[in-house]
Amino acid sequence: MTTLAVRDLHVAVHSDDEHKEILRGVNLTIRSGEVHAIMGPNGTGKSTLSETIMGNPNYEVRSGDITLDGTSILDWSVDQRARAGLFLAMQYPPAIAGITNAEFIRAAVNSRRGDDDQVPVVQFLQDLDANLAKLKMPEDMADRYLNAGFSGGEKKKNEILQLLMIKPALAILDEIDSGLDIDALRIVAAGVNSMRSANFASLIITHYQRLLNYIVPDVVHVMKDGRIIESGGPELAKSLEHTGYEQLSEADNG
Ligand SMILES: Nc1ncnc2c1ncn2[C@@H]1O[C@H](COP(=O)(O)OP(=O)(O)OP(=O)(O)O)[C@@H](O)[C@H]1O
Repeated sequence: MTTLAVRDLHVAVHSDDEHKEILRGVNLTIRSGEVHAIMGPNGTGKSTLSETIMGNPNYEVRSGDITLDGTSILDWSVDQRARAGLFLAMQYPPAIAGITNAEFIRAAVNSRRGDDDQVPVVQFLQDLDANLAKLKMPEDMADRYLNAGFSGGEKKKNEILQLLMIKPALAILDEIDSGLDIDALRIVAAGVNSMRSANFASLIITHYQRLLNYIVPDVVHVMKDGRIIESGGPELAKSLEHTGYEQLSEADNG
C-alpha cells in the first residue's frame, strides 16, 4: 500500500530571467486504490505539480513537503522515485534516437524490479506483445527508437504501454487524452482501468470530462492559480463542463 502526500507545497520554476512561484500551497493525499483527477485552467500549475512529484530539477520546492508513506522524497532523484513506484506519463514525451522502445521499457521494468529480480527475456517479450495488442499498437513500434517519429496519439499510447509494463504503484497521467481519436481514447482508458486495483493509485490531469466518463475518478480536484481550490466527486467534473472555472474562487480553498 502506498500513500503519497503533498503538504503546503510551494514551487518556483527556474527560467532564464525570473523565479516565478507557480504552486502556492498545494495539499493532496492519494492512497492505493484511489484515482484522483485534477482539472483547471491552462497555466495554473498542473504539470508543475506532476513534474515536481516526479523530481524534475527545473522545479524548485520553496517550502512544504512531498512524502511517500510518511517519508519525505524531496531529496530523492527521479530514479529513486521511479524505483519506489512513482510513474509519470508525460504531456510531451521526448523522442530518444538510438534507444529502441523495447530496450527502454525493459530497462525501466528491470530498474523497478531490482537487481535480484530481473525480468526473463521471454517473459518480457510475451508481456510486451500482449500489451501492444491490448493497446492496438503495431508490433514494430517496440523496435522503433523511443517516440521517434511517433504521431501524437502513438506517443500517448506508448506512455500507457510503459505504464502497463512497469506496473507502478502510483501513476501520474498528464493529459494522456490530448490528441487521441475516439477509439484510441477508449483503448487508453481501458488500459488504465485494467491497472486499477487495491495496490494501484493514479493522478489524472485532464481538461476533458470525456476521459472521466471512461476512467471514473474517486476524487476530482480543481486547481487554479497554483492551489487546489475545490475537491469533490466525479459530479464536480460534470458541473465544471457546464459552469467553467470563472465562478470558482480561491476563497473556496480548504
Ligand atoms: N520551464 C519553465 N519556464 C518558464 N515558465 C514555466 C516553465 N514551466 C512552467 N512554467 C510556467 O508555469 C505556469 C504553469 O505551467 P504548467 O505547465 O504547470 O500549467 P498547466 O496547469 O499544466 O497548464 P496546461 O493546462 O496549459 O497544460 C505557466 O505560466 C508556465 O508558463
